[in-house]
Amino acid sequence: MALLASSDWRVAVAIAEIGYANPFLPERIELEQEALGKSFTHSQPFLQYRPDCSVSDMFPNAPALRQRSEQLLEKMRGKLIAHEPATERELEVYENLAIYQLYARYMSTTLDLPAVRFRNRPEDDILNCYDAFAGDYHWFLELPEKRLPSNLDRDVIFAGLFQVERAFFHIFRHIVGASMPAARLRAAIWQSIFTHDMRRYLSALHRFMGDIPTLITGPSGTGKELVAQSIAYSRFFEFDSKNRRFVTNYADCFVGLNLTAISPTLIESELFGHAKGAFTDAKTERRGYLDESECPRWGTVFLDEIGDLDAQLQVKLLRVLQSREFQRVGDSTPRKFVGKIIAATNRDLAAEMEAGRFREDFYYRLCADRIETPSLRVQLQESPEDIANFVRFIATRQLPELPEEASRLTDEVVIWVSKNLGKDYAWPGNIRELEQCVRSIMIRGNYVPSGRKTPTEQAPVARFLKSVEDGDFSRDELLSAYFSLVYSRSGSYRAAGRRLGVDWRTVKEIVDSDLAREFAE
Ligand SMILES: Nc1ncnc2c1ncn2[C@@H]1O[C@H](COP(=O)(O)OP(=O)(O)OP(=O)(O)O)[C@@H](O)[C@H]1O
Repeated sequence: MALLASSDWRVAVAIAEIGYANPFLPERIELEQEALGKSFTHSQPFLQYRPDCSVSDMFPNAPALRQRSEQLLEKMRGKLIAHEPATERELEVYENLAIYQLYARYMSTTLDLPAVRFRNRPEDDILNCYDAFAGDYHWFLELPEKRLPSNLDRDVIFAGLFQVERAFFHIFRHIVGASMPAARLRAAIWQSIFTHDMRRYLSALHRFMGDIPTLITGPSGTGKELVAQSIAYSRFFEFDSKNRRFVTNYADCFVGLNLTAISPTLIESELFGHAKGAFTDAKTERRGYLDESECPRWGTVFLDEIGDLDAQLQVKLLRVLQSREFQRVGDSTPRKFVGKIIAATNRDLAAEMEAGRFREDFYYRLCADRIETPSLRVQLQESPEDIANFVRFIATRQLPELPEEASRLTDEVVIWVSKNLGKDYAWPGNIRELEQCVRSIMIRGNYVPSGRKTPTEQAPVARFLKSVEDGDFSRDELLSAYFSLVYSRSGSYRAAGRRLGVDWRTVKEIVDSDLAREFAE
């Protein structure tokens, strides 16, 4: 006899999958639909943060899934306790359902995580939920005379649940965008943290993920540093259940270094440290960012602009990636780097390797886990209305205490951009440029892209075309501007008359000679 009837079993399998699925891919929503059938509420094709929506609008199916998983779990547990026989697959689904249920019970739904959740102080109520959690763990996962397939350790699950919560917060709240490239970026970050197999991650891999560097590539201003922070802040931190603390305060585990902002000699001593007297200014010894005291096991060093790194330093860093060893400048003692490296560049590394500026062996040590950030243009091509989402996100961050002002600013910017830059504007500076645009419109009511002229300074032909597009001309103005344009291109009233199919005297009468001169320049 099976533990569940076939209709319940299908639901249990789907919910068990949800617990381990990548939450940012459309498959996750499909699983929710499969689990809830007719009671499923349609909202978005994939999960995305919408500052204008409530939590319950963004996750409309969460309460029903939690309730359903609880019912199924209790049903299965009752039979297992009564020693009814169960297959390995049934035990696996039961275990996964239990983990889903724990997650649903203990994950914060406020989406305001860092403020309340991660001060990491034993007196914070939030960590005291460990006792309740331990009670639930015992109830669901420590069954008398039954060993569950992956038999995950209680503290690992607790730490894992908090890690999922942190990762979800950092990806969901910070990486905005309703296009498929934005969804794929969120999913790729999730995978970089948890791999594609969450079960294997929780049972074994979480201890080793720091050994694998991550390489983030993409155009400037597309969020490479943001992605690096999301990964670093979402790493697995062990939970010390005796002292009710995580091993670290998560805000202390990220160090970013822009390699183009420091000279090669300084980079070396910043990264590796130096001995006293190693060079003229080395009055005392100094620990580098790779030192264990600066970057412990759960820490991350972010190397921005890795494509610009000097060849000698590439060799030294390659050694760190290969053997985790380094030496301070002026000191031969071998030291160990124990944290994680994330590197980023906006250069085309294939071209850099071809030109001999970037070492192949260094590249291949970096590229196993690679994430590409999409340009704003690519995102807007697929989802033009996303400009409003990005602007709303930026305006809300700019005016956090003033939601109505932020909303007004959003409308103002969206209208301004559509009128003055148009939907084909390429946003060469990507989201960073859009941020400048929002601020500039807030301050000056206007934004001038670098290398571009303001609308009033635009080339006369572009201004003419824009006015046509906006429908700004009266009939006579349009006629005069168009006659002036044709006259400026034809060189004489007679030639313009032939082109326009009117007498040359009519052309002369209608042409605005100042405008014709501007068109001719
Ligand atoms: N997908 C995104 N969602 C929300 N904000 C974003 C996104 N991408 C970038 N930003 C914002 O744009 C700004 C620039 O991002 P960031 O510095 O991470 O870009 P970058 O790719 O590292 O740039 P560079 O190559 O110049 O170092 C930041 O303020 C960041 O918060």
